[in-house]
Amino acid sequence: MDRPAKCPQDGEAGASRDGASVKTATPMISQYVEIKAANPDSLLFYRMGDFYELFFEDAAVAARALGIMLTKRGKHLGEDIPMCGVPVERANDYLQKLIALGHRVAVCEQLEDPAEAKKRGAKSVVRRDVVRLVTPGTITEDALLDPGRPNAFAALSRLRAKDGGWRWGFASVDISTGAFTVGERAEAELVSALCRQEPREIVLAEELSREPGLRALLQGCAAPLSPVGREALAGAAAERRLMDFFRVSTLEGFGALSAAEIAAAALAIHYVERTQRGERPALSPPTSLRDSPILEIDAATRANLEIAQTLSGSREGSLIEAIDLTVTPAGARAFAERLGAPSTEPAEIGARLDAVAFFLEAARAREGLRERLARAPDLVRALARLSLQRGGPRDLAGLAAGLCVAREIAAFLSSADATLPPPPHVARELAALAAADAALERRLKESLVPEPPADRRAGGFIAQGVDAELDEARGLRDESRRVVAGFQSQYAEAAGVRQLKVKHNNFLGFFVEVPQAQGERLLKAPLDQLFTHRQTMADAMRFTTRELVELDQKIAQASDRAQAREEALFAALSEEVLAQTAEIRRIAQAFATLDGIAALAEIAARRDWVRPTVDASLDFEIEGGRHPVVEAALKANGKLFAPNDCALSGGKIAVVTGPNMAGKSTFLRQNALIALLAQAGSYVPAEKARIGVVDRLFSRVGASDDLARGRSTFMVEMVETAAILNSAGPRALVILDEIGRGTATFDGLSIAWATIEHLCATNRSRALFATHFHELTRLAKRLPSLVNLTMKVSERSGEIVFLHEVVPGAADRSYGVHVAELAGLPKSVVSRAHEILSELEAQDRRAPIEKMIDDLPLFSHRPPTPERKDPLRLALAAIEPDTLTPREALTLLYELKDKAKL
Ligand SMILES: Nc1ncnc2c1ncn2[C@@H]1O[C@H](COP(=O)(O)OP(=O)(O)OP(=O)(O)O)[C@@H](O)[C@H]1O
Repeated sequence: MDRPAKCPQDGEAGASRDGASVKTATPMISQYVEIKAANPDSLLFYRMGDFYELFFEDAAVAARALGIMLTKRGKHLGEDIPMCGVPVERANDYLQKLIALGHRVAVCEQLEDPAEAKKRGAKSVVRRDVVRLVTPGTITEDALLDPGRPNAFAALSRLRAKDGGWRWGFASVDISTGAFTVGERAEAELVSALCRQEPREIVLAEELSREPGLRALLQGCAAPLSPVGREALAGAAAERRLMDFFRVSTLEGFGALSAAEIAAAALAIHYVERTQRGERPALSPPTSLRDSPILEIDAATRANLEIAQTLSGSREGSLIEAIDLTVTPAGARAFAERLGAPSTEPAEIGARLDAVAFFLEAARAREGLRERLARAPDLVRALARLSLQRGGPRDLAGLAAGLCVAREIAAFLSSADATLPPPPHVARELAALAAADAALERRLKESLVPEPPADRRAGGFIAQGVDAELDEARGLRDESRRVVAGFQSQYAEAAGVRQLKVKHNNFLGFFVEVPQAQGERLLKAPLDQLFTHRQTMADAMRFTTRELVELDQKIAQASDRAQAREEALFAALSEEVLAQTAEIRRIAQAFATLDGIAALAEIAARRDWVRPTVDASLDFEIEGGRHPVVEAALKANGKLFAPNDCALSGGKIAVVTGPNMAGKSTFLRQNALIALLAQAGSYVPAEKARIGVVDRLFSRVGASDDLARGRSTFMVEMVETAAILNSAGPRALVILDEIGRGTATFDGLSIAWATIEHLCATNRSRALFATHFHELTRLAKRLPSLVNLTMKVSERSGEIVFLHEVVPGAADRSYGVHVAELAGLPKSVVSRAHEILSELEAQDRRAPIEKMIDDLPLFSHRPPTPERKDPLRLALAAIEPDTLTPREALTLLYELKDKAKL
């Protein structure tokens, strides 16, 4: 790496970059060690001039992670000090790499000019301190953020509930957008609620972080844990911390927050303060997620349905990647959030669908809206940077552009397609846009040059004519520069040296440079009166003059004044913007919501999706359903997707059999995705869809399909199946794909069998169950809610064609050997497999398992008997209705209701 030569500083005289040894613990190293000790869990970026340096173990870690050279610098306690460094102007690139690898970085800056430190003595150290911790969940720089994804951290709290169990509070804070939500869950639901937020980091108490059970649970979120000490968690101080941060005297304005939610929110604020060191980001007040009932989708289901990423971890091939047609990063974030949190309220779902229907019909309005939105910058992220003093002139210009687009969209949509009044979900967003402050927009536009720089230190971003003081300082600076340029010809003539040039560098300021040969003349009288010799180079000599020095000072002063003035004007404009944080955030939210709705209308139009009916029934009737991702992939290869129906109304369980590769998994998942899309308020890939609202969605895949996640064990499969059997109810939709195949045939078959019985008798959920255990199809004869479906196969003269068509009935063969042949297994292996298969089939004909199924007693499975007698049941059993008077009956009813509350 190229490093400019640098004067020693910081009382480190004698220390050199090539590692010459210094005396034990220089003041600088002592300072380093002290700061590092206060930030033991972060890599310390220690500012030295134009570099951030890393020392000791940090240097080794960073050099390895970043692929940069590890050098050494002097000695500490007799040992070489390992060192590496990154240039300040490229620090973001390196930070990005380190954060992506899960590191945390403490950025330690020089808090004074080295000249100041020198005044205290030659050996004194420049004052330094950590100004910020950069962690995966707290970044704000555009360069470090993924524009289309949220970047939040979660904070967890655990409180003892009245019933003796634990209640978990969680808060999710995205500093880059200001979003702040809180929630409370029982332990069983914690991980699914947390994962929904896609946290980049999970903050929790140290002692919790050491609990192996919790660690294992949280692994589902795939985010690093950031433990914090006790001091962050003081109970009574929690409310105070929140009130102080939001500068309010009561939390009532935030709605009813539970103790667990307050504790988690306060921990989140503690972490914000700890990482941002004194800067106060513009966070919105915490909103509780309890108020909006959402379709529960646990972590395994989320992963399985490949909603935000595929099982192998890539975004490509996921549902969101395939259908997200938003045109702004904030819209993409809102879109993902919406798909991550489908509603369970038919009225809300209907209202969301009305909004999509509006933009589907009003094609011109949709097009115009999307065109304008594409010009809107990411307002919340600009706002967040400004609130943390990390913003630049380009953020201000972006805000002006955003306000302008807001008013444009409001005006455009009220004129376009005027025949259709916008439905409430659209109208309320338009009202927010119409309220954009035109005066602020004008002031920002008038104050800034047309294309201002991103970094305010670059200067020159305030337009001419805005501020008289700034104009004057700039005039003086520019005039002086012109005067200096004029000196060149004057000095060339006086010295009689045609090649004389006036140049500038940071060391000499303005100086005169002449070729070495002519330089000698300037050293002698009378020219030495005018020119003062400063430097002799290999082929040139450098001189200054009194006039140049004076002008240099004047220019420097004028530049400083101009810069200070510009900074002040920037601060004033930022303040004006930040005073409207809530309003601007509302506009940003309206952009994102409208972008999301228009994108759903766009995909419905492009892919021919239909409006689903979602009601309070227990129906599930899909006609001509398609898998949105598989269909798109097939289409890209010029192939057609075969649509399929699915009817599960009233708690039906469909057992789907069929050959490998025939489309069973696709069929199962497409129905889960259709339910998810419908409840998110989207049109769906089907010809017709009627869904009784689903409250929990479960999707599990047999163990061996799960290898990509590194969780290959049968145990995982069983743990996940247990979670379904223990918690799914009649409103749930359950997708089980080859459960039981991760073990020996008989064990697997028995487990699959018992699972189906339990689903029928106890859970009564609507369910799809794909299996290779064809024997299970016999259960349909005995369980009325079971239906058999199979994948149609056409077999002509040995040629097998999968039609991907789901039809009633059971498969009689797996065609596994056939698929193996297609996959290129050696011919000898394939023919041997055929031989073995024939033999096994012959044996099975002699002692068929199916027969055993017919022979086993129906429902040897019983719903679990409660261990403790249920008081409500006992009370009910004790009632003799015929002996009761109407009044007694009423009293009894009240008593029963009271009991039910326990
Ligand atoms: N309805 C469909 N129309 C067209 N092609 C389809 C359809 N369903 C599935 N396919 C194609 O068949 C391939 C295999 O589908 P899928 O993985 O669902 O099969 P499967 O029966 O679950 O196989 P296995 O039992 O081996 O897991 C898909 O990748 C897709 O290309």
